[in-house]
Amino acid sequence: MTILDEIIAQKRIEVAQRKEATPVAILEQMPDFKRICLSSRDAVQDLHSTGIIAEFKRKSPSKGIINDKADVAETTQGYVRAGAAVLSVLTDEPFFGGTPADLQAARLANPNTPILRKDFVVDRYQLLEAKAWGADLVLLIAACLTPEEVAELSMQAHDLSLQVLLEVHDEEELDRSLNPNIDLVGVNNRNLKTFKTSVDTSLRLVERIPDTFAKITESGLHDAETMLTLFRAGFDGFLIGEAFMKTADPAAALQTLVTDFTSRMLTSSNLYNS
Ligand SMILES: O=P(O)(O)OC[C@@H](O)[C@@H](O)c1c[nH]c2ccccc12
Repeated sequence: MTILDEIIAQKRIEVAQRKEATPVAILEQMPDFKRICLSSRDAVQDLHSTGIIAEFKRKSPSKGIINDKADVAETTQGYVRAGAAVLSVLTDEPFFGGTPADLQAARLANPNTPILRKDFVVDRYQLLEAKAWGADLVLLIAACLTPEEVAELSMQAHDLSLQVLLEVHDEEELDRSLNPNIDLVGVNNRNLKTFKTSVDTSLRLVERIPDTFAKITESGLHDAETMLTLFRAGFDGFLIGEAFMKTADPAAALQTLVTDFTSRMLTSSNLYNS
């Protein structure tokens, strides 16, 4: 059994328990938190600033504890001040140490920034939760969903005005899972079986992603030079967690990376122009 199988098995139990505790009808009656906080947030639009999707992640199955001290409101506000275009908040507790309360706290602290609910979605119920907790986007992971499930869940997400980030790790997952209700396609550089990360995965797959989707490169990113290479290859956005969270001041780490990335962009565009 791979770690992904283990996470999904646990997730199905968890969702069934939460459905018992809070029936669908109650979630469906929740006020539209997103609309209360702000009107039009469009994650795809917002990516055009720094393109950084900054993640709040306390621990992971591959790294163990990354940061158990950071406060979610303070860290996410710091991320936004430092230039994050979008926030990603883990809500999986057993494997990643995240909670629904983390997402709600991030929402309240950052009314104007798009937020991704980072979890393993296997059921429409989790989309209703994401909406009720104030998320703007949800992640769908091709590795643990059939193409039919991806199609169904992405349509349901759109019905709830949630944008969809589809995560893929290889050509086969990409080709079988794309559908018009997907907004962003993320290439996970981390192999979920071996936990090794390689940006070659992103560089290999980028050409295959149609231009109608925003293209995101995910995981294992920590330096501006690599980001520049990925940007030139066609990526619009970068999903980064550990490189920030493992430091004592995650927002400062993001700021440093943004400064470095921007100056490299300027230097390289001057070189191109001269
Ligand atoms: O911390 P990193 O290596 O910068 O990676 C962030 C993000 O891509 C990673 O947390 C992630 C990508 N896909 C996921 C699916 C579930 C949980 C976590 C993830």
